Amino acid sequence: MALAQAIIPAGWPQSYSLRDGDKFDFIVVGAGSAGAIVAARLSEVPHFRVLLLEAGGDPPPASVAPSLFGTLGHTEYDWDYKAYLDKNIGTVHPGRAIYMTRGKMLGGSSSNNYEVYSRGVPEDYDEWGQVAKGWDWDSVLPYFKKFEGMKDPNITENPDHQDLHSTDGPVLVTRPETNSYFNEVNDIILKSYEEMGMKKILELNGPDNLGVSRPHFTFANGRRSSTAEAYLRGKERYNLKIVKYARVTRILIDDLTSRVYGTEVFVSGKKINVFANLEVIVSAGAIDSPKLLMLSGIGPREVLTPIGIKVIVDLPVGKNLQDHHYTPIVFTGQRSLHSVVQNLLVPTELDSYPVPLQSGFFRVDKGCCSQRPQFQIFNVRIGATASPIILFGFRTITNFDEYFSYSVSKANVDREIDITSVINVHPRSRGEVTLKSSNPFDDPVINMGYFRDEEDVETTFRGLKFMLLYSNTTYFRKVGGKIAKLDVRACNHLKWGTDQYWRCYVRHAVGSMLHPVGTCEMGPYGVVDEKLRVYGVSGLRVADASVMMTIPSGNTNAPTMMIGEKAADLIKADYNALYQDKYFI
Ligand SMILES: Cc1cc2nc3c(=O)[nH]c(=O)nc-3n(C[C@H](O)[C@H](O)[C@H](O)COP(=O)(O)OP(=O)(O)OC[C@H]3O[C@@H](n4cnc5c(N)ncnc54)[C@H](O)[C@@H]3O)c2cc1C
Repeated sequence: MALAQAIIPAGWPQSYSLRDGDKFDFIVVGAGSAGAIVAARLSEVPHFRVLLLEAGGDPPPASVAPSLFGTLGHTEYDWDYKAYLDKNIGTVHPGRAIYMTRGKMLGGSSSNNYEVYSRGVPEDYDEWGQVAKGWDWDSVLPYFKKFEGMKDPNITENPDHQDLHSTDGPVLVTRPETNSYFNEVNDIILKSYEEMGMKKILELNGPDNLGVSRPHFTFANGRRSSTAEAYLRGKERYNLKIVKYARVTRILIDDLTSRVYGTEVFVSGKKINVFANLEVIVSAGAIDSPKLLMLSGIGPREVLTPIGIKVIVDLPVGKNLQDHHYTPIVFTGQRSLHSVVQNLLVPTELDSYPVPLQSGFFRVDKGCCSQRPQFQIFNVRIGATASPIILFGFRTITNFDEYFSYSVSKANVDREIDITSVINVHPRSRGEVTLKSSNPFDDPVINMGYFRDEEDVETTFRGLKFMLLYSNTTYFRKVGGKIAKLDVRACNHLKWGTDQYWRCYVRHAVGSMLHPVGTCEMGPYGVVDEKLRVYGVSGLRVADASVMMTIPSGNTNAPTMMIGEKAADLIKADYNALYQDKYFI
């Protein structure tokens, strides 16, 4: 009943009926994690007329309900991209292709992501601040706090934590109490991690950067707190016009002055032009923002010229693609009817999280000076007999091949399993997004570039070796647990369990956390400056995950929302100065 109440579809903003030649002050492209925030915040200034163009429509009930995100892949709410891995990498994926799901609806990927709330650590942003003034931790923390509505009293009433958080931002963050079986599982697993030397910490966004915990989530009261929910639903403003099913295909740039003056957009299949008096802000995400810039003549000459796009500014658009890739390990636990209960309890958690989830950060290099995590882990416990769901999930959500997927599901036929993802959070390798053609309706070409730098194999291997120690913990030995032998065809010629085997495994059994960033990099050698203005043209900014120089230690939704908040302030500051000066006189 609570769930039914929560997913009532009402309240999404009306779509504005846009006409060819319409004029606004600002046009924001993409209503995702960053774009919805940029548009909503700009419209707080009563004399700004803001247009928000979004290629998708309203989030469906499966997005609003916190637990049904697994059903959104390959639907109309997903851009459903394929991303490719290099030769001899990730061969557990047929065609070396992984599914690069991206949200296509109001809220973008904040409407279909897995809702884990993790901001990364201060050192991540201090690194940014060395390249781009104003992006160090002390400067960005107020923007993290601006969007955050922390509802967990364990955090808000704790003097060591409360200063790092805010209770009154629009994005609601909770860590709901789960059923007693889930609680028991969480305790067992976190205790086992402690035995391995990891510290149990109160939260992933607190003063301690290293340790394990149950994560917080961006949902509350049975509803996902996407940016569509937090900034757009029920918050209509006369000066903010939102157009759904509006796909922007080109940024309009004056040939003589290099000034951006609007966008070309397809609405209901019809191509029109709309104009921006002040600026266009591109917030189409780390895949579609570089695509749109390149289609408009902003990008690497070697990509644009061969496909007949005239180069307006030669910039490294689409390069510097970074992602968190994970290596899954499966531990088989006890064989008991008791663990089947967990699967039966899933329906009682539909307004919360569907599985017990534990997460944490750790280092294997114990240097004197850095507390910056080298690895993040996520672990989910699946009760016995969920094999068909596992088989389906591995095949359809991630595109693991039938051998690998079947070996995971086989491990779960009569035993509970822990699926642990080991993530090297600061990969050195870089991939790229390029274009297949000048046709805006063609998918971009996405090469993830995992393990192009050999050191990433070695680092990931060391993190994996550490996590294998889970199999030596008291609980695990007690239940007769084992590391599952998964079927990675490319490594079957090696002796299972040797270092050589695990290095091979790291290369081939890799998946994406779906955290692409960095393709319109901020910084002097990148695409945008520290105010997110695109070099070489005027009137154009990029504000989304693509501007990150380096990927933060944690998940990328919170950092992207921070970018949205800060971008809006940077823009307001520029035009308020003009307003006081001469522009609006
Ligand atoms: C399945 C999944 C699970 C994830 N899990 C987590 C998690 O648990 N925690 C976490 O922190 N992060 C997670 N992430 C990552 C996180 O959600 C993203 O990093 C973040 O949402 C990116 O925000 P963005 O604003 O850059 O792009 P998006 O939120 O993707 O927004 C881009 C928007 O632009 C629109 N758009 C694109 N092209 C056009 C165009 N030409 N015209 C008009 N509109 C356009 C899109 O439809 C979309 O609405 C996950 C991502 C996915 C996909």
